[in-house]
Amino acid sequence: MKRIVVLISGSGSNLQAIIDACQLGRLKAEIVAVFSNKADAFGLQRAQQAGIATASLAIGDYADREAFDQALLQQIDSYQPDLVVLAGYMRILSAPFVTHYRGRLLNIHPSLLPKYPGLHTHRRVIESGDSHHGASVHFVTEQLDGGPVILQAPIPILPNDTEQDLATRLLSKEHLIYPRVIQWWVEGRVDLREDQACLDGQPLGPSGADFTPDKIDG
Ligand SMILES: Nc1nc2c(c(=O)[nH]1)N[C@@H](CN(C=O)c1ccc(C(=O)N[C@@H](CCC(=O)O)C(=O)O)cc1)CN2
Ligand SMILES: NCC(=O)N[C@@H]1O[C@H](COP(=O)([O-])[O-])[C@@H](O)[C@H]1O
Repeated sequence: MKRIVVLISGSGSNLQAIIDACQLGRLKAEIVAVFSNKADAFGLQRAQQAGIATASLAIGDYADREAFDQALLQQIDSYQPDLVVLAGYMRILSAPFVTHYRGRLLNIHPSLLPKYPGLHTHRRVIESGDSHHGASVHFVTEQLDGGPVILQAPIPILPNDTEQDLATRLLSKEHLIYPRVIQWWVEGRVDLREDQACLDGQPLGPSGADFTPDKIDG
Protein backbone atom coordinates (compact mmCIF):
# COMPACT_ATOMS: atom_id res chain seq x y z
CA MET A 1 0.00 0.00 0.00
CA LYS A 2 1.39 3.45 -0.87
CA ARG A 3 2.74 5.42 2.11
CA ILE A 4 1.83 9.09 2.52
CA VAL A 5 3.35 11.75 4.80
CA VAL A 6 1.31 14.93 5.28
CA LEU A 7 2.69 18.35 6.26
CA ILE A 8 0.37 20.84 7.99
CA SER A 9 0.51 24.15 9.83
CA GLY A 10 -3.06 24.61 11.07
CA SER A 11 -6.59 23.21 11.31
CA GLY A 12 -5.95 20.19 9.07
CA SER A 13 -9.40 19.92 7.46
CA ASN A 14 -7.76 18.81 4.20
CA LEU A 15 -5.77 16.27 6.23
CA GLN A 16 -9.09 15.08 7.72
CA ALA A 17 -10.57 14.67 4.23
CA ILE A 18 -7.58 12.51 3.25
CA ILE A 19 -7.80 10.49 6.49
CA ASP A 20 -11.51 9.92 5.83
CA ALA A 21 -10.88 8.84 2.22
CA CYS A 22 -8.33 6.28 3.43
CA GLN A 23 -10.60 5.00 6.20
CA LEU A 24 -13.55 4.69 3.79
CA GLY A 25 -11.40 2.72 1.36
CA ARG A 26 -11.77 5.29 -1.41
CA LEU A 27 -8.05 6.00 -1.23
CA LYS A 28 -5.90 2.88 -1.19
CA ALA A 29 -3.04 4.39 0.73
CA GLU A 30 -1.83 4.87 4.29
CA ILE A 31 -0.93 8.12 6.02
CA VAL A 32 2.11 7.00 7.98
CA ALA A 33 2.98 10.34 9.62
CA VAL A 34 1.88 13.96 9.96
CA PHE A 35 4.39 16.75 10.56
CA SER A 36 3.74 20.36 11.50
CA ASN A 37 5.87 23.47 11.93
CA LYS A 38 3.37 24.57 14.61
CA ALA A 39 3.12 22.48 17.79
CA ASP A 40 -0.41 23.75 18.44
CA ALA A 41 -1.79 22.88 15.00
CA PHE A 42 -5.23 21.30 15.48
CA GLY A 43 -4.43 18.98 12.60
CA LEU A 44 -1.98 17.17 14.90
CA GLN A 45 -4.91 16.28 17.15
CA ARG A 46 -6.85 15.03 14.11
CA ALA A 47 -3.93 12.75 13.22
CA GLN A 48 -3.51 11.48 16.78
CA GLN A 49 -7.26 10.77 16.93
CA ALA A 50 -6.79 8.63 13.81
CA GLY A 51 -3.83 6.79 15.32
CA ILE A 52 -1.28 8.41 13.00
CA ALA A 53 2.26 9.25 14.15
CA THR A 54 2.85 12.99 14.56
CA ALA A 55 5.74 15.35 15.17
CA SER A 56 6.29 19.09 15.12
CA LEU A 57 9.51 20.97 14.40
CA ALA A 58 10.02 24.54 15.54
CA ILE A 59 11.51 26.93 13.01
CA GLY A 60 13.36 28.72 15.82
CA ASP A 61 15.34 25.60 16.69
CA TYR A 62 17.25 25.80 13.38
CA ALA A 63 19.81 28.20 11.98
CA ASP A 64 17.96 28.84 8.72
CA ARG A 65 15.36 27.55 6.29
CA GLU A 66 17.63 24.93 4.72
CA ALA A 67 18.68 23.52 8.10
CA PHE A 68 15.02 23.25 9.14
CA ASP A 69 14.10 21.60 5.85
CA GLN A 70 17.02 19.16 6.10
CA ALA A 71 15.93 18.08 9.57
CA LEU A 72 12.33 17.77 8.37
CA LEU A 73 13.45 15.74 5.33
CA GLN A 74 15.40 13.30 7.52
CA GLN A 75 12.40 12.77 9.78
CA ILE A 76 10.05 12.36 6.81
CA ASP A 77 12.37 9.85 5.13
CA SER A 78 12.49 7.74 8.29
CA TYR A 79 8.87 6.84 7.36
CA GLN A 80 9.85 5.88 3.80
CA PRO A 81 6.97 7.76 2.08
CA ASP A 82 5.96 7.27 -1.53
CA LEU A 83 4.17 10.63 -1.57
CA VAL A 84 4.49 13.84 0.49
CA VAL A 85 1.34 15.98 0.71
CA LEU A 86 1.29 19.65 1.77
CA ALA A 87 -2.10 20.38 3.35
CA GLY A 88 -2.11 23.94 4.60
CA TYR A 89 1.66 23.82 5.16
CA MET A 90 2.68 27.45 5.43
CA ARG A 91 6.43 27.36 4.82
CA ILE A 92 8.25 27.92 1.56
CA LEU A 93 10.37 24.80 0.93
CA SER A 94 14.03 25.13 0.01
CA ALA A 95 15.40 23.79 -3.27
CA PRO A 96 17.17 20.70 -1.80
CA PHE A 97 13.88 19.57 -0.21
CA VAL A 98 11.91 20.07 -3.44
CA THR A 99 14.57 18.29 -5.50
CA HIS A 100 14.59 15.34 -3.12
CA TYR A 101 10.81 14.78 -3.46
CA ARG A 102 10.35 16.01 -7.03
CA GLY A 103 7.34 14.40 -8.70
CA ARG A 104 6.00 13.02 -5.42
CA LEU A 105 5.34 16.32 -3.61
CA LEU A 106 1.83 17.85 -3.88
CA ASN A 107 0.21 21.05 -2.61
CA ILE A 108 -3.27 22.51 -2.56
CA HIS A 109 -3.41 26.26 -3.11
CA PRO A 110 -6.47 28.51 -2.57
CA SER A 111 -6.55 30.20 -5.96
CA LEU A 112 -7.04 29.40 -9.64
CA LEU A 113 -3.32 29.24 -10.44
CA PRO A 114 -1.43 30.79 -12.07
CA LYS A 115 -3.43 33.69 -10.61
CA TYR A 116 -2.53 34.71 -7.05
CA PRO A 117 0.40 32.56 -5.97
CA GLY A 118 1.52 33.15 -2.40
CA LEU A 119 -0.53 34.31 0.54
CA HIS A 120 -3.81 36.14 1.25
CA THR A 121 -5.51 34.88 -1.91
CA HIS A 122 -9.12 35.35 -0.70
CA ARG A 123 -8.51 39.04 0.00
CA ARG A 124 -6.62 39.53 -3.28
CA VAL A 125 -9.33 37.94 -5.44
CA ILE A 126 -12.05 40.07 -3.82
CA GLU A 127 -9.97 43.22 -4.31
CA SER A 128 -9.39 42.29 -7.95
CA GLY A 129 -13.13 42.12 -8.74
CA ASP A 130 -12.83 38.66 -10.32
CA SER A 131 -16.04 36.70 -10.93
CA HIS A 132 -14.56 33.40 -9.75
CA HIS A 133 -12.17 32.06 -7.14
CA GLY A 134 -11.00 28.49 -6.73
CA ALA A 135 -8.45 25.95 -5.52
CA SER A 136 -5.61 24.25 -7.38
CA VAL A 137 -3.77 21.03 -6.65
CA HIS A 138 -0.29 21.13 -8.13
CA PHE A 139 3.12 19.52 -8.06
CA VAL A 140 5.52 21.45 -5.83
CA THR A 141 8.61 22.92 -7.52
CA GLU A 142 11.15 25.58 -6.56
CA GLN A 143 8.87 28.23 -8.07
CA LEU A 144 6.36 29.14 -5.35
CA ASP A 145 2.93 27.80 -6.42
CA GLY A 146 4.33 27.57 -9.95
CA GLY A 147 4.44 23.81 -10.36
CA PRO A 148 2.28 21.93 -12.91
CA VAL A 149 -1.41 22.16 -11.99
CA ILE A 150 -3.16 18.80 -11.80
CA LEU A 151 -6.78 19.66 -10.94
CA GLN A 152 -8.70 22.87 -10.18
CA ALA A 153 -12.07 23.58 -8.56
CA PRO A 154 -13.66 26.97 -9.41
CA ILE A 155 -16.28 28.69 -7.26
CA PRO A 156 -18.31 31.83 -8.07
CA ILE A 157 -17.65 34.99 -6.04
CA LEU A 158 -21.01 36.31 -4.79
CA PRO A 159 -21.71 40.07 -4.39
CA ASN A 160 -21.29 40.26 -0.60
CA ASP A 161 -18.73 37.51 -0.13
CA THR A 162 -16.21 38.13 2.63
CA GLU A 163 -12.80 36.49 2.82
CA GLN A 164 -14.25 34.04 5.36
CA ASP A 165 -17.21 33.23 3.08
CA LEU A 166 -14.80 32.36 0.28
CA ALA A 167 -12.50 30.36 2.53
CA THR A 168 -15.39 28.30 3.90
CA ARG A 169 -16.98 27.64 0.50
CA LEU A 170 -13.63 26.83 -1.05
CA LEU A 171 -12.63 24.34 1.64
CA SER A 172 -15.60 22.13 0.82
CA LYS A 173 -14.33 21.93 -2.77
CA GLU A 174 -10.75 21.34 -1.61
CA HIS A 175 -11.90 18.37 0.44
CA LEU A 176 -13.26 16.83 -2.77
CA ILE A 177 -10.36 17.43 -5.16
CA TYR A 178 -7.36 16.73 -2.92
CA PRO A 179 -8.23 13.09 -2.08
CA ARG A 180 -9.13 12.61 -5.76
CA VAL A 181 -5.74 13.87 -6.97
CA ILE A 182 -3.94 11.72 -4.39
CA GLN A 183 -5.95 8.72 -5.66
CA TRP A 184 -4.85 9.72 -9.20
CA TRP A 185 -1.19 9.76 -8.11
CA VAL A 186 -1.41 6.53 -6.05
CA GLU A 187 -3.34 4.54 -8.66
CA GLY A 188 -1.05 5.35 -11.51
CA ARG A 189 -2.35 8.51 -13.09
CA VAL A 190 -5.95 7.62 -13.96
CA ASP A 191 -7.35 10.20 -16.35
CA LEU A 192 -8.67 13.32 -14.57
CA ARG A 193 -10.23 14.99 -17.61
CA GLU A 194 -13.75 13.96 -16.70
CA ASP A 195 -13.18 15.22 -13.15
CA GLN A 196 -11.95 18.57 -14.45
CA ALA A 197 -14.83 18.86 -16.90
CA CYS A 198 -17.29 18.12 -14.11
CA LEU A 199 -15.70 20.68 -11.79
CA ASP A 200 -15.66 23.31 -14.54
CA GLY A 201 -19.01 22.35 -16.00
CA GLN A 202 -17.25 22.83 -19.30
CA PRO A 203 -15.74 20.79 -22.21
CA LEU A 204 -12.94 18.38 -21.42
CA GLY A 205 -10.13 20.13 -19.62
CA PRO A 206 -6.41 19.27 -19.40
CA SER A 207 -5.61 15.75 -18.37
CA GLY A 208 -3.44 15.24 -15.36
CA ALA A 209 -2.33 11.98 -16.89
CA ASP A 210 0.57 13.60 -18.76
CA PHE A 211 2.56 14.40 -15.65
CA THR A 212 5.44 12.12 -14.76
CA PRO A 213 8.18 12.97 -12.28
CA ASP A 214 10.79 13.55 -14.99
CA LYS A 215 8.53 16.14 -16.60
CA ILE A 216 8.28 18.28 -13.46
CA ASP A 217 10.60 21.15 -14.28
CA GLY A 218 12.16 23.19 -11.49
N1 LIG B 1 9.21 25.64 -2.89
C1 LIG B 1 7.88 25.67 -2.64
N2 LIG B 1 7.44 25.69 -1.36
C2 LIG B 1 6.10 25.71 -1.13
C3 LIG B 1 5.18 25.76 -2.18
C4 LIG B 1 5.68 25.72 -3.52
O1 LIG B 1 4.90 25.70 -4.51
N3 LIG B 1 7.03 25.68 -3.71
N4 LIG B 1 3.81 25.89 -1.90
C5 LIG B 1 3.55 26.42 -0.56
C6 LIG B 1 2.14 26.55 -0.09
N5 LIG B 1 1.80 27.97 -0.10
C7 LIG B 1 0.70 28.28 -0.85
O2 LIG B 1 -0.02 27.40 -1.39
C8 LIG B 1 2.54 28.95 0.60
C9 LIG B 1 2.95 28.72 1.91
C10 LIG B 1 3.70 29.68 2.60
C11 LIG B 1 4.04 30.87 2.00
C12 LIG B 1 4.88 31.86 2.76
O3 LIG B 1 5.09 33.00 2.31
N6 LIG B 1 5.39 31.45 3.93
C13 LIG B 1 6.30 32.27 4.76
C14 LIG B 1 5.87 32.19 6.21
C15 LIG B 1 4.42 32.60 6.34
C16 LIG B 1 3.90 32.29 7.75
O4 LIG B 1 4.64 31.69 8.55
O5 LIG B 1 2.72 32.66 8.00
C17 LIG B 1 7.71 31.71 4.67
O6 LIG B 1 7.88 30.49 4.42
O7 LIG B 1 8.63 32.51 4.90
C18 LIG B 1 3.63 31.12 0.69
C19 LIG B 1 2.87 30.18 0.00
C20 LIG B 1 4.27 25.59 0.46
N7 LIG B 1 5.68 25.70 0.17
N1 LIG C 1 -0.53 28.71 0.75
C1 LIG C 1 -1.07 27.51 1.31
C2 LIG C 1 -2.50 27.75 1.73
O1 LIG C 1 -2.92 28.87 1.96
N2 LIG C 1 -3.23 26.63 1.82
C3 LIG C 1 -4.61 26.71 2.24
O2 LIG C 1 -4.67 26.66 3.66
C4 LIG C 1 -5.91 26.08 4.02
C5 LIG C 1 -5.61 24.96 4.99
O3 LIG C 1 -6.79 24.55 5.58
P1 LIG C 1 -6.75 23.19 6.46
O4 LIG C 1 -5.59 23.34 7.43
O5 LIG C 1 -8.09 23.18 7.13
O6 LIG C 1 -6.54 22.06 5.50
C6 LIG C 1 -6.57 25.56 2.73
O7 LIG C 1 -7.57 26.44 2.26
C7 LIG C 1 -5.42 25.53 1.76
O8 LIG C 1 -5.83 25.73 0.40
